[in-house]
Amino acid sequence: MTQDELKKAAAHAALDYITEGTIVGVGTGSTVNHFIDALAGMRERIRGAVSSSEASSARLRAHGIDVFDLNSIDTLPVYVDGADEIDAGFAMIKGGGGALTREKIVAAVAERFVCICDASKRVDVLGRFPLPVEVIPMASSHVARALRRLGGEPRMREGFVTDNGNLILDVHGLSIDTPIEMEARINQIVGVVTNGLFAERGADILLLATAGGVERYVR
Ligand SMILES: O=C[C@H](O)[C@H](O)[C@H](O)COP(=O)(O)O
Repeated sequence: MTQDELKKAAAHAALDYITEGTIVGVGTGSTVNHFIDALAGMRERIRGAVSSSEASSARLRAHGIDVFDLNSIDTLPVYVDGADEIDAGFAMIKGGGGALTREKIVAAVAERFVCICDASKRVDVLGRFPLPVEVIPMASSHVARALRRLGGEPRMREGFVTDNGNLILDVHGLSIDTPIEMEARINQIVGVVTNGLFAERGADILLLATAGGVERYVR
């Protein structure tokens, strides 16, 4: 199976976690695109979605799925999203597509985070994938210096602006043994909006697509 076929298999498995009549939290990325396409098949049976990016909102609307403002809802039973890396404790690196901040906000509201991945995303230690950090533009040099002091090598994502009008520093060379502590330390740097470590609020369910089928893990 190709990596894209594995992503599609994980995405389809996530439909089992959608309750009819509810609003569904939807992430961002190529795996989630498969999920949105699959969700379209049950659009008459859900109320709609809240989305973590302009790209996902556009794809949802193109399928005729209503996209709600997050501020207009009180509860969100499930959030479905991919990851760039996920470890054994269900901590993740996210933000390869630059949507990390809105993803973290929607995930914070959701009761359950269902992570959909192909097996290549499963790692023992987070950090081989460069850690995305969203920064306020005027603070980018200051934040880069602070990230170097933490042992990383930040590189500006050239020509990229987030949906929030900010920049992304991709931090190479971090070996993240203690994800919760690292997430908090980076978020304390003035000028950081948030970073792509989802450790304090990790996934609750992992749907990991392998050549042998989709494996389901519950935290
Ligand atoms: O900003 C992007 C998100 O965090 C994605 O969930 C992550 O990058 C994984 O993307 P993909 O499903 O394309 O591998």
